[in-house]
Amino acid sequence: MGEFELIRTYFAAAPCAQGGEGIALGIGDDCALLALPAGEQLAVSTDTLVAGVHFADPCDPFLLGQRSLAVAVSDLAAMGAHPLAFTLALTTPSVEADWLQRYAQGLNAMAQSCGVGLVGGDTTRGPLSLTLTVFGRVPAGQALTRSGAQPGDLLCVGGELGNAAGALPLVLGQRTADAAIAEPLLAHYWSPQPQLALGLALRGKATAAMDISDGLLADCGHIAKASAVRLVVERHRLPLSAALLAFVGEDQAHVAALSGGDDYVLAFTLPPSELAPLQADSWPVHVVGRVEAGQGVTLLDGNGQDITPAVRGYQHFRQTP
Ligand SMILES: Nc1ncnc2c1ncn2[C@@H]1O[C@H](COP(=O)(O)OP(=O)(O)OP(=O)(O)O)[C@@H](O)[C@H]1O
Ligand SMILES: Cc1ncc(C[n+]2csc(CCOP(=O)(O)O)c2C)c(N)n1
Ligand SMILES: [Mg+2]
Repeated sequence: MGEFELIRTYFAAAPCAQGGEGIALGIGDDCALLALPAGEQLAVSTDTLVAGVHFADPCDPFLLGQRSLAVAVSDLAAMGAHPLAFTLALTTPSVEADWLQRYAQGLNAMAQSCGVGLVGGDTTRGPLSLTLTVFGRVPAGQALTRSGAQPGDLLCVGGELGNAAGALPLVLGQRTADAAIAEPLLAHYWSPQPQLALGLALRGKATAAMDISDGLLADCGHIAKASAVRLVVERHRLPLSAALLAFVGEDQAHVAALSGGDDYVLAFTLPPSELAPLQADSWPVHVVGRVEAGQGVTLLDGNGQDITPAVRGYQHFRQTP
């Protein structure tokens, strides 16, 4: 099977490639065309996933299809954008019909659940990697950026932290666990759920937001820098799952939640008056700290002692001392 038959069979024919809101022209021409309502801005983000770096290889291609789109769409959630479309650049060493079929099915499942259409991409031969670019729309001036956090705001997250990082030894086949522990952890690694509805609910309320991909401390550092404030994280407030605690114990659960990454949960800052209404409407909002004047990120233990670690999160090309 050649390049064009592959594209036609597995991607152009997929249910998620049959158009949708805002898609004026999809797969098949030199560009796709997206239509935006008047007064809306286009939100654009791209993510590359490399075999052995971002996901275990070999792995279940259906799960990879889900995960590759979820991590990309998570950036739209973080901006409070409404999802529209995505492109897929696939580099693969060979054409394996079954692999491609199941990858496309996983991609399609996540596309349907997020409401995005596949509008184009690129297909090349080489070591397995996937680059997904996502497009969303947001009313002009209403996107949630990293730069508006104010001293006095609460620092919040949209769900449990550390589950995906805790799953890594299971993913890599280094450890095993009972299904009651393994299943919820693996679900967070393979099928993160972009917090799109929460992102929309935070528009006009959160002063800054982002999604946690590298780890809470590292990613809070980006908000702190962009907003020129200090973020204080209180370790005893971290939302940790029973499965994570049972699998790795409290100390390692803290490490996973603070600097493991792969959470794809929103982190955001909120004026205190906005908290109760959001919680009353059952939005998953967990206060994990606060915003102060100053700079950087500080981690406090339950006694208020500064226990900020040197390593804050995942970084490609990190220099080892
Ligand atoms: N090679 C590049 N050229 C131009 N801009 C880049 C490049 N790499 C990253 N960026 C930009 O730098 C900023 C930070 O990138 P980063 O990848 O950390 O953000 P992110 O997408 O939220 O994180 P993650 O990739 O972990 O989801 C983003 O605005 C991103 O678009
Ligand atoms: C097999 C395997 N080993 C390690 C990890 C951990 N990991 C890799 S990249 C990354 C940060 C996000 O990437 P980026 O910043 O490029 O978006 C994290 C937490 C993984 N997911 N799979
Ligand atoms: Mg992000």
